[in-house]
Amino acid sequence: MANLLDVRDLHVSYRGRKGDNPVVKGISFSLGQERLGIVGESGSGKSTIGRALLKLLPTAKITAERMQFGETDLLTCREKEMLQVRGRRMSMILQDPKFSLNPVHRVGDQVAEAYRIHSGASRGAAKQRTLEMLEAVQIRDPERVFSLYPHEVSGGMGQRIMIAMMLIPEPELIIADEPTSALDVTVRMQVLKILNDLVISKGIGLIMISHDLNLVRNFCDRVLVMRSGEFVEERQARDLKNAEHPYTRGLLAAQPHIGGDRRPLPVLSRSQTIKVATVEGTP
Ligand SMILES: Nc1ncnc2c1ncn2[C@@H]1O[C@H](COP(=O)(O)OP(=O)(O)OP(=O)(O)O)[C@@H](O)[C@H]1O
Repeated sequence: MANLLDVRDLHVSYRGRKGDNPVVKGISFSLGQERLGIVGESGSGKSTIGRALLKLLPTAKITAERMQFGETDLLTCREKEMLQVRGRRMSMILQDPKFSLNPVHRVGDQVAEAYRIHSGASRGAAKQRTLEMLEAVQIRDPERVFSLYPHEVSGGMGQRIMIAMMLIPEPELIIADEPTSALDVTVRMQVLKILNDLVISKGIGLIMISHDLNLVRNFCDRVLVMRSGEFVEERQARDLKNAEHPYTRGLLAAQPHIGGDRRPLPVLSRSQTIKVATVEGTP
């Protein structure tokens, strides 16, 4: 499988008043045209990896032995070249569209503008392409939705509009950071299907960042388990049940099972030992 992304020994630290705070501590991974899941507890550094790849961390210190994206060396490339990479070749879909859509512009104009900037297309051509993209993300009445403002669309529709905006320049790599956690189950399935179709039909690479182990193991080909800034385990998703690291095993044990015994769910402590919580499993 062709390597789209190759990251070696990536370190990221945020600068604070008391010195640097390391949050990503020497991680390495590569990605081809596949679905890679990065899973781990809140604060383990998952989103920081995505932002570091896009060089969207102005206050952080980023070092690595290698950060190669296709022909582009992300470590040395200048901001002018990064503008070409961001949005056009590498897109990031965030959890909440409210933070990404500008409230004072119609949603269709925002998607069309994203296309125009990267392609240089005329306004008419950009509108046409936007309508096609809105339809591709399963928006039934694209003409009507084109003219809506962000506050007039539901969360699920907003997320699909965001996805259309990120996909319209046909990126080679998509980083989806908790793309479905704010969505109800039906819309979540639709969004996952759209992303899945893209990997299969367009051959893109997808990094799915999540703390939902069940989602990641069912959706992705390969899973990296992250804890306190480090990868503690890498597995094919179908092989996750054979995980060896105590933290991964703890995560697996903490998943509720529908139809399983009513039993207290284990919770993970910081010291990686598994304690028993008072929460009951799903009957
Ligand atoms: N801009 C920032 N300045 C300083 N510290 C930050 C900044 N952004 C994140 N951090 C810290 O870096 C650590 C990793 O954050 P990050 O958002 O990457 O974690 P995460 O695994 O994605 O968590 P979540 O699942 O909650 O989004 C956290 O301790 C967080 O507080």
